[in-house]
Amino acid sequence: MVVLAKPPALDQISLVRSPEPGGGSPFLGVPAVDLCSPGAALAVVDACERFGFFKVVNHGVPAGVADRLEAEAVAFFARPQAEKDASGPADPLGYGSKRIGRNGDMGWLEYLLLAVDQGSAVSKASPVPSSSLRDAVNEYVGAVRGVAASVLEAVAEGLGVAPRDALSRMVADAGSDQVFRVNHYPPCPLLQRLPDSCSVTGFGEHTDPQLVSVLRSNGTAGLQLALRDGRWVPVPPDRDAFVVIVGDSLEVLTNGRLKSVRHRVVANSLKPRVSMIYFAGPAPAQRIAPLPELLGHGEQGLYRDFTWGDYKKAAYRSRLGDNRLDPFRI
Ligand SMILES: C=C1C[C@]23C[C@@]1(O)CC[C@H]2[C@@]12CC[C@H](O)[C@@](C)(C(=O)O1)[C@H]2[C@@H]3C(=O)O
Ligand SMILES: O=C(O)CCC(=O)C(=O)O
Ligand SMILES: [Fe+2]
Repeated sequence: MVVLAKPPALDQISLVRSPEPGGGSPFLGVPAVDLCSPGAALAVVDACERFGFFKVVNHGVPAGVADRLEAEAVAFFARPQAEKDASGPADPLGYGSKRIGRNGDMGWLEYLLLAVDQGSAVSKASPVPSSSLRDAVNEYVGAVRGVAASVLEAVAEGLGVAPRDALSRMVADAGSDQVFRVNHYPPCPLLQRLPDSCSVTGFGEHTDPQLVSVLRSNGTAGLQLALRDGRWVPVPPDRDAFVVIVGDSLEVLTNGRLKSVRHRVVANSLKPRVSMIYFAGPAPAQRIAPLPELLGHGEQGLYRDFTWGDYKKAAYRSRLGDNRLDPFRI
């Protein structure tokens, strides 16, 4: 009999059981949108309605900008543990290892979570380990927030909401709550001793609370998204594209026409995964309520009135996998 001795670090990290060996075959149907192409607005809305995610191709962000940040992040995560701990523990900002949030969620990863200010620079409140990493994050976020703004403009246009910046300005407004995260999932050798139908949780399943998230990863697989029928599918990694994920706030602003999408990351046995995610959130006082254009005559919104500040507070009291919108539904 083979006894699997689990290293203590894994004790509290749940295993994901996939019905298909290896977690299913890569999903080849990820919609790809060139935001500059004619018809982009309708393509974005179609993808968000059908899947809650899509990838942006031909985005114009120079590869060097992402590569430089990735190299800085890899160098930081390779530093001695004590040096990394000096930028933590994440509460919620800063360096975190295995613990996600404040309520007991664990994953096979380490990360840096940083707040971004109006000038798209890392805010003073965020502990950044080095000035070269800070510069690389600032350059990257400056570029990627433009992608998020174009996506939100495409959503407004595709849904017939005027003005075109009705959504994007929520993120551009003074005091908006933009967050940046870089995740490092080290290889997890234990996986080689687990049955094929098991994976180790890198980042547990959840929806993102903001309007949209813009994700870029290195060439290592691991991201999975839940299709509308509940099936989990692996998203093939693509260093040259951004994956856009619809968040809870956009679901509410569109009165449920676009729905946030559950996603998770599973650990890889051999290769490290590095992902960089920009979360486009509004100012704390921003009312999150269905846009009037999206309500038919006399139609009621599906959610009770709340502000981003209310929602964020509730999110930080929740567990990762909770359905955070449920308490806000009428
Ligand atoms: C368990 C948690 C971590 C999280 C805050 C929360 O209480 C629930 C939402 C989580 C999430 C998911 C998307 C982003 O990665 C994140 C930064 C966010 O805004 O909401 C994380 C939060 C976190 O890691 O602190
Ligand atoms: O690391 C990834 O690929 C996704 C992480 C994620 O979903 C998150 O940080 O909210
Ligand atoms: Fe996420």
